[in-house]
Amino acid sequence: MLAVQLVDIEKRYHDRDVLQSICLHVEAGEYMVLLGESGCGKTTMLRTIAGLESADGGRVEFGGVDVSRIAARKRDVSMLFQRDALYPHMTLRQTMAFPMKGLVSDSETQQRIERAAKLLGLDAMLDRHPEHFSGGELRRGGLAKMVVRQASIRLLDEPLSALDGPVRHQFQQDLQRWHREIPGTTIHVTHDGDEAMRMADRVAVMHQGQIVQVGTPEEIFHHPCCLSVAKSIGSPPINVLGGELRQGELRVHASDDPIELNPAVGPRHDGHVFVAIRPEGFGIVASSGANDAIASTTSAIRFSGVCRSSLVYGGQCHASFETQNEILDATLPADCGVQRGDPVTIAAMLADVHLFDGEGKRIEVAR
Ligand SMILES: Nc1ncnc2c1ncn2[C@@H]1O[C@H](COP(=O)(O)OP(=O)(O)OP(=O)(O)O)[C@@H](O)[C@H]1O
Repeated sequence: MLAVQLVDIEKRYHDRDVLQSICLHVEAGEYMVLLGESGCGKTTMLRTIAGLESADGGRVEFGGVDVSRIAARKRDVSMLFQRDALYPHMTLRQTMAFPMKGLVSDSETQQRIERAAKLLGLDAMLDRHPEHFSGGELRRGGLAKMVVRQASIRLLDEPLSALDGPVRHQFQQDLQRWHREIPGTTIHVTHDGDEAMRMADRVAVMHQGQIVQVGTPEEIFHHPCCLSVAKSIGSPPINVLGGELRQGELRVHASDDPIELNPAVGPRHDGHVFVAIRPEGFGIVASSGANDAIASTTSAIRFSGVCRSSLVYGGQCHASFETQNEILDATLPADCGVQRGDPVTIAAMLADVHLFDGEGKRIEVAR
């Protein structure tokens, strides 16, 4: 297995900076997910690692060796493309064998094909043409083609896109099993924050051609370094409200009362702020109030409003509340009893609130 190191990678298309000073270290054997909005440069980065694009600056290292000038076919890399296709005139076995010609013996190729097909549940499909495959089987066939290569570094470009429901879930499990059973360094590209959270050892979040944060899914979820990262992960998405910070006092738009922050948040941050609260960060303030943990503390931000929808599934109540022209999503205990039309006060403890300055950079608050 090989580590992948990107050092100050720059890429321009027609004078437009598509990748800017990209530095990333992917450990040998790690499953790294590159997460970012459409057009932020994810595919360009994968293609640069594969050697299908050459960078305008910086270098790519595999296992500490600079491979920037090594041709794609000579790099120890395989790539699953976004719209990878099986050859229509070949059986799956022939398609899998095709890129292996001259690399290993025919018997070794057949052994690898059998193993990959078994791993991905495609044994029965090996001698069929792709016209007989379902959408999920086509995707697994594309992966099988890649598995046979047994490259040290595996690049997956939006592998789960265009798959829905159980087929998507099944393919996600196939990918996890493959990464476990045939070890290698895997880099998986997606724009789907949930997918990143479920699959990654670590996530690298990209925004407009730059890597803005790298961390475990937990770090990214609980400690986003900026507003764009906070918004990129979580379902339902994080609630974002405007606010004002003055001399340590925080006023949040649509909330009931201002709250005092720790004095450590000084005038340096005075001005407009963004206040972000995950749906899981809210609790209900009981109407009796006094005995409720959230109601009894001063470091909670409260919002009084009306429940606009509530639905219990997956062991939780997914509700939305309207308060002073803002809609807030909250994920509450299944037995909270909140019904559509109920007047309710919800609150978030300061520990569950993320603050960002006017440019979207995180403001640390002592909690
Ligand atoms: N060969 C090319 N020539 C010119 N511009 C390109 C080329 N390839 C990509 N781009 C541009 O570079 C930017 C980044 O593209 P890229 O495909 O890397 O983004 P992405 O994050 O993978 O997007 P998506 O999630 O939509 O696939 C886009 O604005 C795209 O239009």
